[in-house]
Amino acid sequence: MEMVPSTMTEMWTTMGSTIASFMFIWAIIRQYCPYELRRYFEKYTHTIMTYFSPYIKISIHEFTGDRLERSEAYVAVEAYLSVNSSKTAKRLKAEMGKDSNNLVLSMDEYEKVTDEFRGAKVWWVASKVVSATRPMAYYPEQEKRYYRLTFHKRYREMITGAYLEHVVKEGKAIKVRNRQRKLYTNSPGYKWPSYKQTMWSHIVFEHPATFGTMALEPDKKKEIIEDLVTFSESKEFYARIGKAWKRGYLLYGPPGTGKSTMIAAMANLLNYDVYDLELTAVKDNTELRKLLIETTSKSIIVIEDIDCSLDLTGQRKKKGGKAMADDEKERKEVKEESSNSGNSKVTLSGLLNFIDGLWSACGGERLIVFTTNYVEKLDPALIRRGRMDKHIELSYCGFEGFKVLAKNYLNLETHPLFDAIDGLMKEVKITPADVAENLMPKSPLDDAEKCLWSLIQALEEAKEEAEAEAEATAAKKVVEQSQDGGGVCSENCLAEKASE
Ligand SMILES: Nc1ncnc2c1ncn2[C@@H]1O[C@H](COP(=O)(O)OP(=O)(O)OP(=O)(O)O)[C@@H](O)[C@H]1O
Ligand SMILES: [Mg+2]
Repeated sequence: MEMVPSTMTEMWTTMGSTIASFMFIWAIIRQYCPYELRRYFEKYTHTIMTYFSPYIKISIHEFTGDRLERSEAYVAVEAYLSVNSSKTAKRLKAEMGKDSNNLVLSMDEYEKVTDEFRGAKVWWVASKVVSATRPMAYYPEQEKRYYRLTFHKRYREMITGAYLEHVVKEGKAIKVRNRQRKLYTNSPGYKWPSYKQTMWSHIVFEHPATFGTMALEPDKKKEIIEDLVTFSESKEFYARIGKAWKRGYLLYGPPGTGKSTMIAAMANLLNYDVYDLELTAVKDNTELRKLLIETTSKSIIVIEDIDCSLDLTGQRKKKGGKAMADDEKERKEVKEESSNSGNSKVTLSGLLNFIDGLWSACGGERLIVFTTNYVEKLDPALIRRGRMDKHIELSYCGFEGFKVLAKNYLNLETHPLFDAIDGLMKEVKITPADVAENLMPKSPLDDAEKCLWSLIQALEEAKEEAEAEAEATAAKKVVEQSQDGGGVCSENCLAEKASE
């Protein structure tokens, strides 16, 4: 019976001394062994430990191979964890986002957070290795950052499949939400230096317009929003039907009806960048193609006042039957013409290729928007469905539109003067831009009622003008009729007929 405790004691002593010896050897190795030997030892200890551990680890490194760009997977995980870890992690670091004005939070080094997915628990650790070798003595130590994901091996399939897919998808969506959007332009006569990679220059896009602030019939507004959202969520659909993921919008209507405002609202709704393409600044079709290739996904490519941009219809007619003239001939023609004048030599066929030819080859999620005041001037080929899939007419302001503007500008939902405005709006045409201008307080003392009276006055003036114009037109008609009939009418007789 005495044997047991003594055997136990011996066993513990032996184990204790083995561990102590192991620690001692390890300390000596750490102290005196060359780095290579140490790494070798560590590697094998690690292999043995991994063999017995039921956990699987996946590392996602910031830089892979010789690439100078951060790995896409690392960036997505970083974004995913920036949202998920900020709720649970105790040590966070705050950095100024590269593309934003805000501080971006992320897990601090060696911090560990837990995540759950379909009942499985996983652990993320932000870590780094410091490279032992330095290219030069005075170079700072190179740190290689990575995230390590740990999970139980029974979830292997789910974590390596669905979970990682979810992390990357979520992370990319967070990045898109947080990024600062840009407004790109191709400036006229801009000579980009050879070292500069892009033909577009950009500024931060910060237009405040939204569909909420747009004066538009509610049904029309709803239809446009649904169309845009459906487009942005239809990646799989476009892939399935074998169509490039793009959609064309033609916005037409008189000046001041909100075409440009709607483009900003579209960009804000979908979180897209805007490429404002100034066609008159594009040298030729080749340059147009280059510009297109440089646009990124999740963007709106805009050509404003397409009817004024180029004499597209004229150029097409000039070509006549040989509209499909080979490229070489076209380029020759263009060269000759460009030496005669400084104008853009983009042709209609170049623009059509821009819309659907090459376009299909450059990835997805792009909208192309044309605006015009004169839709009837455009060549039907340019705006046929398939190129410009949705034609949206923006017109004069209706009472519903006015109510939106009254809410935006004056914070009014109802007022006794609204009825008078409703009545006048049924009789005269006024653009949302004019309504907005009248509703804008002109001095700090202007109250809502004064602004509404200003609008009523403008509507009444417009009504009088319209009546005077109608009278003048009627009088002109009478003169024409009487001239056609051969009779000569006195001034009094004309006035009588016009009043009839
Ligand atoms: N539908 C609208 N809703 C809200 N504001 C509008 C609307 N239409 C015009 N506005 C106001 O009028 C101003 C001019 O509108 P916008 O530039 O969008 O007109 P446009 O149709 O593009 O005109 P143009 O044909 O001359 O380019 C905008 O700054 C905006 O404040
Ligand atoms: Mg405009």
